[in-house]
Amino acid sequence: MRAHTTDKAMAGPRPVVMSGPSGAGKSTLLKKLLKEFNGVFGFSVSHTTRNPRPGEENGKDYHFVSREVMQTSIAKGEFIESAEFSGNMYGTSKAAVQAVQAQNLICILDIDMQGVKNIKKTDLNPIYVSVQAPSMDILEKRLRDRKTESEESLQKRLHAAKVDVEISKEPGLFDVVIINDDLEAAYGKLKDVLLEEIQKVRDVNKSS
Ligand SMILES: Nc1nc2c(ncn2[C@@H]2O[C@H](COP(=O)(O)OP(=O)(O)O)[C@@H](O)[C@H]2O)c(=O)[nH]1
Ligand SMILES: Nc1ncnc2c1ncn2[C@@H]1O[C@H](COP(=O)(O)OP(=O)(O)O)[C@@H](O)[C@H]1O
Repeated sequence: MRAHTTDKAMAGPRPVVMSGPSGAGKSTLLKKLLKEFNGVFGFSVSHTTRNPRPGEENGKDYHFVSREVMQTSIAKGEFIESAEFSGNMYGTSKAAVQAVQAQNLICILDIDMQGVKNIKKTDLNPIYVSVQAPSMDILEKRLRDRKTESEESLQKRLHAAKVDVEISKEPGLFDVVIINDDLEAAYGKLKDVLLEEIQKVRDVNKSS
């Protein structure tokens, strides 16, 4: 929907953008990464107007806010990007990214395709990773088995997924496309892609 400018103050290691259809396995993969590389990665906590799911924590998984609050913050220029997805607003605040970068951590952003396109217009310069399910049927099964969505929300997500799969094929849009079939294999591939950045952060932290 919109691209907002970022502050030059946002320095530090290269961030990582994880994108891909709802249900492809982004959260699962990034949670593994945050756990294994504690002190290397930090999660950019987005804002959303959707309701929290059981187990989700305000301020950890998302900042859960009303549409009014979110629109006001966007109007004040507090967001790097924001988008409408499946009937709700989502967005990355400047503060969310700065909080991670201030700790010299690799900032991970879990954002949709509109977010990817809008981040490309900023000076954030992340590594772009697309996570895809092996097929639409498997994606649908994983989303249903997750039991977080109503039928209506599920259909909206599957429709968005079809669009996502097509756009992801655009050459140069992503640095890597990971097919999340076997979870450990997909996680191994993700680590390979990020190895260089991980090493850089470890070297800096060792010498400081
Ligand atoms: N553009 C943008 N997309 C976001 C942001 N936060 C989350 N999303 C995306 O919004 C979509 C829906 O997220 P969510 O409701 O948590 O469902 P899930 O991805 O199925 O777990 C996913 O594609 C996320 O990547 C954000 O700050 N900006
Ligand atoms: N490789 C995999 N094989 C089987 N199930 C998976 C795999 N990766 C993720 N899942 C499951 O699929 C569902 C969707 O994964 P999730 O990480 O929530 O996706 P996303 O964050 O992209 O929406 C979850 O229930 C998760 O446990």
